[in-house]
Amino acid sequence: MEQKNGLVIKSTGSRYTVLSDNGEIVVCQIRGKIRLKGIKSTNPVSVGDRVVYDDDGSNEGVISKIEERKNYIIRKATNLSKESHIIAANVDQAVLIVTINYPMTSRVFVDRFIAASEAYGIPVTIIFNKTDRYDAKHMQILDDWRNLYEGIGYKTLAVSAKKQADLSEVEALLKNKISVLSGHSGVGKSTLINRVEPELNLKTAEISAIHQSGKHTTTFAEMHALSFGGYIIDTPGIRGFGLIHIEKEELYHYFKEIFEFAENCRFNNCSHYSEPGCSVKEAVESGNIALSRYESYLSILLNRNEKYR
Ligand SMILES: Nc1nc2c(ncn2[C@@H]2O[C@H](COP(=O)(O)OP(=O)(O)OP(=O)(O)O)[C@@H](O)[C@H]2O)c(=O)[nH]1
Ligand SMILES: [Zn+2]
Repeated sequence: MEQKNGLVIKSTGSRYTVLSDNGEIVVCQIRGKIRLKGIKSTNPVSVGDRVVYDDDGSNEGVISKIEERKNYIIRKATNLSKESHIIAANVDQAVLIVTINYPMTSRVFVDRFIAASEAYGIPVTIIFNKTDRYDAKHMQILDDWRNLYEGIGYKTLAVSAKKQADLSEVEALLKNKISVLSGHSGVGKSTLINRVEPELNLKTAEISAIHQSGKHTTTFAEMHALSFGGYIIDTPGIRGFGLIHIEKEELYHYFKEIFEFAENCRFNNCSHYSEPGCSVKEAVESGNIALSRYESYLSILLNRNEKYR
């Protein structure tokens, strides 16, 4: 019996496909209890986990240890599903595909996604797609959005997955990283992946089919290896980070620029909503915090946008 280290690249609920550090693909099971401390979920192991497994030379390995995670995306228990579920672990970056039009991505959706990524401790990049379809007015909005998010400290790209000949900046972004890809339906996620990695074509369709059937949504997850290095995770439940629950008292921590101004607030437990003399509200009035970001903050704080998922 040999102990080996590897990366979980696929999970079907009871079986885990592990890529060992010396390049072997082994299907593994779990025996016994090997949960990480403090995390309760239906699945002890998820894609992105680094694991130790016992290899006795047969076709099947047995996972005996999960390494500490640097972060993980979890779907918290709801009325429908009683237990939490870990969707992905050790994610290097979240890439949000946004379109100014065809379809229009709402700002609250963008800001909610960013806040969720901040809560998970995952860096975000925004890719604006379909620039080939934008008129002058859309281009102006694109400029405004890019300036806003770059100003706060987020990397942005603007591309046309369909018309742009050279998409090497997207490739460079994804190279050697574990990325989750998100965005509204129809913004061009599949188109963009297929452009930088044509090999994935079939698999992307497969995932979509499972996504649509809604059948295996709770258990199936897969990371797609990129030929130039790195992985893409595109699984049901991750596309909009829709179901993340953020404690309302902590929400302002995840709006970076709001958090900065909140430090000067007179009140320790200020919600930055109705308190008089709140330094966040003053920063919004003086234009130091963008109104749209503040509106998103309030919208999430006051539960106005449960529809935006
Ligand atoms: N004009 C234009 N059309 C694009 C571009 N990127 C994608 N499309 C089109 O937009 C439509 C949706 O693209 P998809 O790649 O299927 O979008 P998706 O985000 O994967 O959608 P879901 O699978 O529903 O989540 C398709 O008709 C694409 O051809 C682009 O850069 N420009
Ligand atoms: Zn305040």
